Amino acid sequence: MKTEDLSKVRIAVLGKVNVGKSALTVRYLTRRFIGEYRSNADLLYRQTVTINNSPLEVEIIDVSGETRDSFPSDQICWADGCIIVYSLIDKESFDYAVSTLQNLQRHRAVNNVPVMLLANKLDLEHLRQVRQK
Ligand SMILES: Nc1nc2c(ncn2[C@@H]2O[C@H](COP(=O)(O)OP(=O)(O)OP(=O)(O)O)[C@@H](O)[C@H]2O)c(=O)[nH]1
Repeated sequence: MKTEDLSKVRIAVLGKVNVGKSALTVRYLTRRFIGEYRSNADLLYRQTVTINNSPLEVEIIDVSGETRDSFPSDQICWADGCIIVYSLIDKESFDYAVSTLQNLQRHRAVNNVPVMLLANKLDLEHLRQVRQK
């Protein structure tokens, strides 16, 4: 988190198309799973939560996987933290997540943000393509 602005936290959600970035984001914000979303543009969500009796504004950018043909540097510079999502039924999405993580690590020299790797679609375990070690 940027120390000069403790009342706001900005999170970028990254990952290959169709891994469930929008579903996860909306589920976090509304506690509901909604099946289909527009996916050809980055979407910005904003919500105020209470942490330790203080309000905290959470901004989440859901970075579109569909229109992305280059590394989303602007979104990463903007963010205080990144979540890289892959789908456990899509091996390519895991490879994409690894390459995003590597790009991020290069980027972190100028922007030292915390990063979380998140496996989605756990309910589809029977279709798993990404093996557990
Ligand atoms: N079974 C299952 N389906 C999911 C889950 N999360 C998302 N989906 C489905 O996966 C598809 C893609 O979900 P989105 O949230 O649109 O994926 P996205 O990563 O935002 O896709 P882009 O915006 O196109 O990059 C939709 O049909 C969702 O209903 C999950 O946990 N389990």
